[in-house]
Amino acid sequence: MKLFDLFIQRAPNRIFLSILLGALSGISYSLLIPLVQVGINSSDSAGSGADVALFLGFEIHQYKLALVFFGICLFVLVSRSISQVSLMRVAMDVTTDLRKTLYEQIARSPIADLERIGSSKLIATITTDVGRIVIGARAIPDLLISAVTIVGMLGFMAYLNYSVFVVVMQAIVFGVITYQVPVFIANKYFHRSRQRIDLLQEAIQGLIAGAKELKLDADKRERYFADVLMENEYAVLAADKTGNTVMRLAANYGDMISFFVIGVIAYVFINYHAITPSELTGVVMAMLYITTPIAVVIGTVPSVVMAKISLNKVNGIMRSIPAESYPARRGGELPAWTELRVRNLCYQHRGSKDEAGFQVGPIDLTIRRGEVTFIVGGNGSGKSTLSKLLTLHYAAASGEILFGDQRLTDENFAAYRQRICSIYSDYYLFDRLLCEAKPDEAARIKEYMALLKLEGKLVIEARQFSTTALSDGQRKRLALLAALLEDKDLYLFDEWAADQDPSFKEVFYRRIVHELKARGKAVIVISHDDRFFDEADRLIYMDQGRVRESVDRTRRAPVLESAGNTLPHQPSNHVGHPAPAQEAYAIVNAEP
Ligand SMILES: Nc1ncnc2c1ncn2[C@@H]1O[C@H](COP(=O)(O)OP(=O)(O)OP(=O)(O)O)[C@@H](O)[C@H]1O
Repeated sequence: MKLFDLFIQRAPNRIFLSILLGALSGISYSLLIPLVQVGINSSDSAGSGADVALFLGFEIHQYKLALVFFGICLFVLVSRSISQVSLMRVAMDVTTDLRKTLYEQIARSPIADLERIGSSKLIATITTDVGRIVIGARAIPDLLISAVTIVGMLGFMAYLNYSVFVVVMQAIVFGVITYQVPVFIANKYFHRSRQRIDLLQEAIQGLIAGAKELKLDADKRERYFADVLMENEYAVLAADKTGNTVMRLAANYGDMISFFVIGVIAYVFINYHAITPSELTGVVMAMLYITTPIAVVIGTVPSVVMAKISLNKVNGIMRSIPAESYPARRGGELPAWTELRVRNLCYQHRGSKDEAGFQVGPIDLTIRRGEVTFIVGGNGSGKSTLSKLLTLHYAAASGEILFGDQRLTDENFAAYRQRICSIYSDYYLFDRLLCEAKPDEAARIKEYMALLKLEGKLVIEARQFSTTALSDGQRKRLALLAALLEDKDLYLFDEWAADQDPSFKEVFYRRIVHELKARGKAVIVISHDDRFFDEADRLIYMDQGRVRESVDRTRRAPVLESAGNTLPHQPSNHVGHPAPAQEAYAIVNAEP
């Protein structure tokens, strides 16, 4: 993706028109000085009274020329404005487009890649880079208009006196070449500053997310400020200061080149070449005239340089998060499934430089609808990793997943994923219901609000939560409410009950889980609550990324295909089953 391509792709016709008008305005702009010169020269040579007209009581000499002059002024005003406004508006559209592309890319990127990159880099790209790209790209029309003006004026000089033109060109070539040196140096510093912005963003997140820890300990806070936050802040500042200083000096140097040339022509050149006073005046006027376009060209270089750096960053991010290979949208209807079978499933986390990543698998297991499966095991045994494979968040390196008889493929991936609902321990609570609305939703909300004791804490109006500023337990109950309103085939809860008080643990394990089971859902619960292991139909013990033991504790319950509304509490039909759970868990759960 190139800087200007972004614009051309967005609105080719408008861009073409803007460039055309910009170029015409530049050409017209460069005609003004020759016109003034012609006017001055002809009023010198013509006798008084020639070509005079009255306008609003004012005498206008050379009125035809004056008419052309003011006509061109008007044309420059209009064409320049249309060119700039149109490009500015396209630039705004491009900003939104670019952000949208990034949002879509993030939404389409595999969870493992998002976990690897982290939110800081992504936020820095969306907030910093997109803005810089657009500022840089927006400078392009001015650059164009100024460049055309400079070319026009050089043409005028060539017409006036070719020798002067050669001197000016030599000066410009020298200026352009020498100007590249500071640009190169500044580029390096801007690049360095941009690298640090990612770390700074991460440090700012730490400042906000870790505010509680930092507030309690002044030494800790100061250390964090000095060693992390301000270290990055000052690094960005230092690099930006140097980059901008070099650029500023270069800009001043560039500005003065015109005057050096004027000086050389006025004091040196005239001693060696024949040039008439009117030619000299014309050349000096032209040189003075192009100081502004030169300043514009030089002034826009830093923003174009920054935009290029940012564009590289965006391209890098885009390349590093490849989109998932399967279509994002669900396909047609899927055959109903009763069993989710996993065969030889393997997954490996990305490791560090020195160590291989944690491996889960090979794993074989079966999850059934109308059954409750508990995945248990010690910390770091691979429960969450396995569950993310089951909820199709991680793509397995090998092995297969079958929904009923249908193998999971790229074609049906999105459709099966659509049938899954999960609440992970790092869940995000949206401020509204985003699931498809059902006719009985209001009644079910009322019922769940009462069951989860959320009444009086918030109201849900027009599917929007009046607040999400709740206790941790309440927030998780609200997330559960939103999940229960959905109608999915598979529900996964990763330590959902960990921060619930005993009464809500009871509600969750003994009621909600069974209610989902009675609705024919496959329910997977990751849990350390060994007190409730006897609620499981199937217990899967994880240890070091492998299923150490799988205990089937059920008479097969019939799968209820039609998902009814909230069913009355189904008392656990496993109570009283012999439960080897506690002892086995105690062994498995012992951290090494
Ligand atoms: N995003 C990740 N990138 C790299 N390695 C990871 C990642 N997530 C987890 N791991 C590694 O995988 C191992 C298993 O982690 P996982 O979260 O699956 O364990 P768990 O059984 O759910 O643990 P806990 O009970 O503490 O939640 C860990 O030892 C960790 O080092």
